[in-house]
Amino acid sequence: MNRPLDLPADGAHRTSVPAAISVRNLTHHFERRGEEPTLAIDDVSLDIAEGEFIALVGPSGCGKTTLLNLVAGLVPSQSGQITVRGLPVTRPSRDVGYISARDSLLPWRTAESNVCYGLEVRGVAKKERRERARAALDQVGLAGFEKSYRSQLSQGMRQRVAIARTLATEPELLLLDEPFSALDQQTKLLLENTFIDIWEKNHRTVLMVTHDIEEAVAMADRVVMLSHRPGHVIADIKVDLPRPRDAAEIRYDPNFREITHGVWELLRQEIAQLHISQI
Ligand SMILES: Nc1ncnc2c1ncn2[C@@H]1O[C@H](COP(=O)(O)OP(=O)(O)OP(=O)(O)O)[C@@H](O)[C@H]1O
Repeated sequence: MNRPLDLPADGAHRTSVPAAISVRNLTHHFERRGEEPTLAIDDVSLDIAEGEFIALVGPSGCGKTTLLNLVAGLVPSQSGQITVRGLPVTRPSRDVGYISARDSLLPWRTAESNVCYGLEVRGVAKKERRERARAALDQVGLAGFEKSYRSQLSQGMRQRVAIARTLATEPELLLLDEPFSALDQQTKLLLENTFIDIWEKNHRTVLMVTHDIEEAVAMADRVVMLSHRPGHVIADIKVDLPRPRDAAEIRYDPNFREITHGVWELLRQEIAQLHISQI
């Protein structure tokens, strides 16, 4: 089978467009009291162009979330460089939105008020806050639920509110940590589609961690795979599928199946190597 690996595996995606996110020779370890430090990622380099949608995959524990948190500025970097739009990352930035698997909505606030929260923090005037919150809720298909509290919303609706809350702040960059993993299959597909629709309209730069290979291929422009821990980039796979995409329909495309199969094969080999190295 022709593997769709037409980009360099060192992660340095060569392009003339300036990188929205640039990671160079990033290495990170966690100190553990009384034990050897854990080397989580090792010499990772990765360029993400403005407006690109990248899915980051790899075996469990390979350092995907660590890499995301380093790019978000939530974890200080120890070795190597990370720049966002040419500026070194030293702390979390308001231009960067972060969505995780857990919705983290404030239960005493309505959906609208939750979406307004990020705008309040940014000092946006009340009238504009309300307008932007309503527009964002409308975008994620929640018009009519503005006054609902978290307890009155399904898991999928809560995650929609969380996405709206981030979108309302209009971040230049979106970092997603398994954003749909806590949802049932049907809700997941619907929400993937909502997100693809929004992304195809605004083309924000996206870096999304996922365990779901089909989700990665259905949504992203490139799938970047990390090795088992310590994670380094072992493949950078271009997803040459047409847009606009429908997360459900695209799964019937023969090219989707070929790319997904290629990614699975690589992941399978990587996991097999991990088991051999542990024997
Ligand atoms: N705060 C921490 N302290 C110590 N070790 C940590 C810490 N955070 C992560 N690690 C270790 O770093 C490695 C990478 O963890 P990370 O959560 O980034 O992996 P992951 O690829 O996102 O995992 P998964 O796919 O299972 O969510 C793991 O071995 C983990 O135990």
